[in-house]
Amino acid sequence: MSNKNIELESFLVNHLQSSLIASCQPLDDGPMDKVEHIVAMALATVAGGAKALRIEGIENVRAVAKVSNIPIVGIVKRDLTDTEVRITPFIEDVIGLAEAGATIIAFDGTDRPRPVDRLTLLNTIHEHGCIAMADCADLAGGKFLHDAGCTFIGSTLSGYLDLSTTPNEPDYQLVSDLVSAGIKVIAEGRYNSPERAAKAIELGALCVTVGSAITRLEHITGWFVQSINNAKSDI
Ligand SMILES: CC(=O)N[C@H](C=O)[C@@H](O)[C@H](O)[C@H](O)COP(=O)(O)O
Repeated sequence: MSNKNIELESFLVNHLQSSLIASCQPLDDGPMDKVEHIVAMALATVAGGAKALRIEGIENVRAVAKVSNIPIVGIVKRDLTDTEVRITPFIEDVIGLAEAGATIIAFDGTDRPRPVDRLTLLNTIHEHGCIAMADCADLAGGKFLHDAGCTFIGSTLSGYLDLSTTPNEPDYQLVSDLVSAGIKVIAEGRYNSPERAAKAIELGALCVTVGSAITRLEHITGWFVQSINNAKSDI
């Protein structure tokens, strides 16, 4: 990493200590999936105290970066036919995100078959003046990328490699194991309540990313509807 990157890294580690990152990713093709709504959600979550934003898509990153100086964790999601890797799979995704104003670039940190290997993506992120976050699913992936110089390791993909077995709770054990390995952890994935987010911090996570519980109206509404229906069937 260049000296400038090292300075940025130390700013971010300090800035994100015990903080909330708001992920503003509406459901694909839903009524909220418009640049102007994403910008509005971003500004609203910053007003509520979020210290960084997780934004998907180059145009969305550009639009949010235009209206706010808050650090952006940029990703590109792609549904490819020849790999299960979805998050920032290509070098041009990294370059596009960096040019659009992302400060941190997150990429899939699993060892699944992929078009571009993890270390090439990591180096490209650094070469473009950004800080890296690896979205991991297990301790081995997190350790591998931490040892390779990736600043932040997220628990993002735990529970999502096989969608038929995604648990309801976050993977607290993974957060704990990564913390014990001396890694700067961004807890992410199913932190659907303030209590869950607090638990991640108590376990030693640097910060917590929350998406659905803040910015996906369809999910939040569905949770209430489910709970009401359960109450009705209990009577
Ligand atoms: C697995 C995957 O692709 N996760 C994505 C990563 O960007 C998003 O769909 C999640 O919303 C985000 O990780 C935040 O998690 P939650 O919405 O549970 O707070």
